[in-house]
Amino acid sequence: MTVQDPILRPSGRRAVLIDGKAAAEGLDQAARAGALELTQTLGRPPCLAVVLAGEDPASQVYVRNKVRRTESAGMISVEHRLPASVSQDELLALIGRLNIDPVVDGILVQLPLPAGLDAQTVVQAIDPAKDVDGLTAASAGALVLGAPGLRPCTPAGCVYLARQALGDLTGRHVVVIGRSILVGKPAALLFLDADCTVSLAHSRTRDLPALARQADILIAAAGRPGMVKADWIRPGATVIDVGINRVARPDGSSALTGDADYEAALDIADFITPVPGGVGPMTIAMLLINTVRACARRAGLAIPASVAGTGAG
Ligand SMILES: Nc1nc2c(c(=O)[nH]1)N[C@@H](CN(C=O)c1ccc(C(=O)N[C@@H](CCC(=O)O)C(=O)O)cc1)CN2
Repeated sequence: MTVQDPILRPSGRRAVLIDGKAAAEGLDQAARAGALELTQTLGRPPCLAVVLAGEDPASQVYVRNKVRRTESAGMISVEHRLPASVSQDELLALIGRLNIDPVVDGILVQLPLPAGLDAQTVVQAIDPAKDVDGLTAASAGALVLGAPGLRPCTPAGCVYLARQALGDLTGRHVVVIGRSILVGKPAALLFLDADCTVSLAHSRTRDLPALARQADILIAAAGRPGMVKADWIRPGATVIDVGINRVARPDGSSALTGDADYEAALDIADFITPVPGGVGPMTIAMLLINTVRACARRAGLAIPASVAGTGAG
């Protein structure tokens, strides 16, 4: 169970924190069991190649965590660090080599890429069978069609956490705020796949607060700290906060904050994901699950039972 103890409010109503860190640990264990099964069958562990171009500090932390968690799940992680000055052709050549390397099951290019590199072109060069980020046109097409495929990690994590809190999602009204390729668009499709009624909203949506107030499940993924105010949230709603914004404190230090006004939301929502410790850790957990899935599919094997029910497509 990864829904934390309830916080009691003066009103007596309770906001419950959805513990993404605990959920991610559970998924890491599922990936570990799946990786072990595949290692025994194939005689080699699943392998993830991670490509990092440039020196963006946050990306370096994420990549380090991806490598660490991949290895502690019993898989091989191959890291390719390139200077910010790498050319698009060099990057495409590396992806070409990884595409044909028989022991590489998953390829991930850490985003954002340094200025001058076109992320779309680079990501679309990845073999869809190895697209553990679920970002190629083939993966997006499979998601639209409801066909089997590798699903984007952060949105898959959002659906997983919503199910943890609410169980069956059928018929729930989900309002997704944000239309990025990484989160908003695929999240809308994944919730649709879970039989939800979905509204995909963005900065140009007319009367966004009124639409947000209709949500049973509100996905805040606009990348704007504190954008979702208390009066955007329907009492009893579930708020899944995808924002990871580093904001400066008056004393010169910095803090991570989400897209929702968290303190105010605690008094209104029934369930909420904290930042940090909510959706963020799920991104890497779903990456591990996708790597196990990609390895099994490439080998023509059944998806290991431990990861089959994780809702990642
Ligand atoms: N190729 C990709 N690039 C990026 C993705 C992605 O899914 N694929 N997502 C983000 C970054 N990201 C993974 O790459 C990521 C973001 C946040 C976390 C996380 O665990 N966050 C923690 C807080 C961490 C901190 O202190 O900074 C949390 O929210 O608790 C993991 C992975 C953009 N790029």
